[in-house]
Amino acid sequence: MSNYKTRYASNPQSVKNYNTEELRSEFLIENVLKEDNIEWIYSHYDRFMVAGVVPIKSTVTLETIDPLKSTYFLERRELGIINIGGTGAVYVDGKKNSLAHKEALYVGQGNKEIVFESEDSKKPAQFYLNSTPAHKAFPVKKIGADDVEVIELGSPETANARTLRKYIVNSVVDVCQLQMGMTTIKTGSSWNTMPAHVHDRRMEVYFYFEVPKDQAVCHFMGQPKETRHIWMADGEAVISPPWSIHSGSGTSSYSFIWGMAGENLDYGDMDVCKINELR
Ligand SMILES: O=C(O)C(=O)C[C@H](O)C(=O)CO
Ligand SMILES: [Zn+2]
Repeated sequence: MSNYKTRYASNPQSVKNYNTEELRSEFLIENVLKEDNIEWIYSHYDRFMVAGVVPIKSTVTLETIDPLKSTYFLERRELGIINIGGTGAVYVDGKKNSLAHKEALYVGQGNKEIVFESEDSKKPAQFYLNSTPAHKAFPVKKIGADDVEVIELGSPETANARTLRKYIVNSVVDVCQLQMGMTTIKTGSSWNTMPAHVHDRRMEVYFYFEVPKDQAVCHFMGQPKETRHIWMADGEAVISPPWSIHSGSGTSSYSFIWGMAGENLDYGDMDVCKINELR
């Protein structure tokens, strides 16, 4: 059986009093990508699950974990996978789905055996995984470069020029509630998700990657008038409660994968904060 760690939901009034260590232990997920092993973070925010697997020595099979009380992982769940490493494959009940760098796969409820494989162990695949509860079985779908919806956002003048790629959203693939995409900051810009927003209807998880080893991203969270920050390194993720902004500024350019779940499937459902009113 795969390992897991639980993260409970927090009240914003309590979070105001958290010190640096408490903020990090509640919201930061270090070393997301694990070699030959899946170690889930099971969040009580919308029962959202986060993991990353790098198959090197062997293939890795997705197993259920105790809190799901299911006979197999996807009995009542859906799964989104984005490969940020070398070419790999995901076998869904024996059917091979090849995933090149930055290709994604949606796997719906009811699929029993999921196996992850790298094509070349010297350039292994790096599969980032998000999973949410599901109520309906939608078909498996691969999302390649031509399927992704791309939007250019921000500008160099406001240091927030970035490319946002929507992979697993309801205009691209049928889903119950999971949404996933990738945002890349352009060279010279630093800010993601600025102007910041909240969406009390949905929680979100950001997974930062392509952060140079000696650089960092300062991730901003908290209620708009009570913000906090968490310094983050390459390969780390952060849980964003529904009541929190989720924005970041890097000391270099970087990318991140966003994943969301909750009340609706409208990507644009955001309550935007006025920049000069943030505190
Ligand atoms: O840079 C951005 O802006 C984002 O990536 C925003 C996220 O997609 C998001 O927060 C969606 O709610
Ligand atoms: Zn958001």
